[in-house]
Amino acid sequence: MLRLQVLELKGNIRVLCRVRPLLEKERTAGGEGHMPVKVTSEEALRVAAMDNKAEKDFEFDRVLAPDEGQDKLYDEVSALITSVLDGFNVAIMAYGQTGSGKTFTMEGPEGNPGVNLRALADLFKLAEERSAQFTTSFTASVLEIYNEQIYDLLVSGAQDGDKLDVKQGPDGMYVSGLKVEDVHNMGDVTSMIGRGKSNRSTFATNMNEHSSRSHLVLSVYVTCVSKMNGSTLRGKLHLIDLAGSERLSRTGAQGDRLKEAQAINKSLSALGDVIQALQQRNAHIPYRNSKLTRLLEDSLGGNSKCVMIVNVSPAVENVSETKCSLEFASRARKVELGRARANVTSGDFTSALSSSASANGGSASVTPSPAPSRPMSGRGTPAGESSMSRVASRETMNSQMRRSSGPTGILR
Ligand SMILES: Nc1ncnc2c1ncn2[C@@H]1O[C@H](COP(=O)(O)OP(=O)(O)OP(=O)(O)O)[C@@H](O)[C@H]1O
Repeated sequence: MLRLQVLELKGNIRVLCRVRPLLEKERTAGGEGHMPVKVTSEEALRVAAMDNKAEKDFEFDRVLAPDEGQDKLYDEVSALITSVLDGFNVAIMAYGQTGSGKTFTMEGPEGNPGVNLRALADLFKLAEERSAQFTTSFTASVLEIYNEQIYDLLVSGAQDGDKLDVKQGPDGMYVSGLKVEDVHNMGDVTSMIGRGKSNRSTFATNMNEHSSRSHLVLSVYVTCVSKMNGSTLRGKLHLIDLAGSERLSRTGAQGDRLKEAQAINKSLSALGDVIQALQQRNAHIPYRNSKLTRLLEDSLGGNSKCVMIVNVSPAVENVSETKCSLEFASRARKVELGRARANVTSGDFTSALSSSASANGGSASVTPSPAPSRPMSGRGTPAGESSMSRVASRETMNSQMRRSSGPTGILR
């Protein structure tokens, strides 16, 4: 019984903020000295007073300054990502206005990969490391949500987005009819992502505009079967590059463009509504209000772990959108998801996870110890916990997240 409790994680939406560098064109317009966004510590940033609005400080689980690279960002999410190998559902989503650095963060330019490729490489490596204990298999899919319709990017040619819908199955939410492919190594992954990109560009007349108006979801499904007792752990990882979060009034859209912008807004505002309902612990969480939130139902609710990376531009002209993004992300940070639980479909739960622990170098222990047992806590008030210990556990969580690089935060 004690062991089971230790293996549970209390989940919050962990929110990271990444401030991108000024672009060349922005530099000539204002220069570094005029940057209204300043990173003030590893967990805080300040947006300068502008347009009659006072300066404002924001705090997140981690704030990444413009000169912090892809490796630093990945360090912050790697422990959660690799916990899919222990049967958890994990979602990592990049939020922010167009041009704030979402695609840079998730996909990354050639030669400087972002979260997506680093995550897959990490998962393959760890699966190999624990191959004596587990048989691990990976499948993946790539989809796009555009105008509230789902497009399978692994299928070439014209598509009827109406055919794909999100359904609830025995293993959680899934998209019926979506192509899911086996992936065995990074070669498979890069070729799959390449096909996805090329299919995406065939139905986009203007790729830049299209990418900022659609949500791109790379999903990885992991099945780990224990060689010891046959227990099966199923984890799911959604890596999401969200559509640009800018407000409609700013886009100046009309006609079809306005309809499109409203559809984008619908899923982002539905995401906001879900976050608000979760934060207020409402009995009803409106997941069904958009394709995006429906798909994320089992990654945003209990039993799951979620990281939101809010990307912001430091440029003067973006300051009001920057504030909106930071306010949205601050609300997300208050959400408690409840305890994350592993998806174990058969066999003995504890021994499956124990063997996973020993596969992580044998140092992990399922003996309860206060800090590692609550790595995701800090904002909730579990019965009997003082505010001092809450602060302590948040700090523990943050430093642990930075240090930890393998599955799983809980078992290290
Ligand atoms: N951390 C970073 N370091 C260096 N350059 C960056 C960083 N983040 C973003 N950029 C650059 O800023 C520009 C905009 O970034 P990006 O295309 O990732 O934005 P986006 O939010 O994905 O926009 P869209 O919604 O249009 O897809 C790109 O030229 C990108 O290379």
